[in-house]
Amino acid sequence: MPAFPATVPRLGLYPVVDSPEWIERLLEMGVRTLQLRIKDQPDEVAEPAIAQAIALGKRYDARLFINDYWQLAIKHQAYGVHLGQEDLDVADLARIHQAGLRLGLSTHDDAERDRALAIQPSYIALGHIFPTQTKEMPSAPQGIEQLTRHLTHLSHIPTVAIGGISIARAPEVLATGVGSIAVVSAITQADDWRAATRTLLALSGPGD
Ligand SMILES: Cc1ncc(COP(=O)(O)OP(=O)(O)O)c(N)n1
Ligand SMILES: Cc1ncsc1CCOP(=O)(O)O
Ligand SMILES: [Mg+2]
Repeated sequence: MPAFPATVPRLGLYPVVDSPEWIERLLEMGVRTLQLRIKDQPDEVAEPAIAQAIALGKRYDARLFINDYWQLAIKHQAYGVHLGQEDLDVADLARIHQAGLRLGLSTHDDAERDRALAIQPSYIALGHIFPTQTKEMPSAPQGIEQLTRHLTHLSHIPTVAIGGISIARAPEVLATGVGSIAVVSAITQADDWRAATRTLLALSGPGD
């Protein structure tokens, strides 16, 4: 299969949120890369939120990735889809490619990184970098050293770091040269999510 469509070289701040309400708030703040991550709902429950989020993404000309629900992402013509390694076993990559959607892939170690690279996705995510309360992870945090090592293999493809990235930790993650920081709790659990978003945008930029 040929490479998936390109995204920008640097995706910048990449909030991962669970509702179109969050998507709209963050778009209004100037965020340009986002993910709608709804977990474990039947398609008919998830579809209205997915359709609404995609419409918002288009209205703001933003890069909105849909997590997991690749068929609905195709149906509503999302900018892109994000898939994990388990999703790769069941998703129809050829259909996603044929529909012209960008593809982001999760990786947690060298083998997953190389499997992802062979698929020629639009970006590769590396995680989890630090301990996280947001998702149960079967593997250990990779840390800054592993992230730095992975990046030496990924100079030709956009990269995203995810997992436990707080405002305090963002500078050391960005210092590795990774093109984007994906965050959940640093924004959604912040006492002041507007201030947190502003600070994270100032640190990482909105992307290219
Ligand atoms: C940017 C980004 N990176 C990693 C993930 C995790 O995806 P996955 O491993 O499929 O786990 P779920 O998010 O589906 O629980 C992500 N969503 N986004
Ligand atoms: C979805 C996901 N995939 C790897 S870590 C993670 C959760 C990241 O959340 P937080 O930024 O709150 O640690
Ligand atoms: Mg997934």
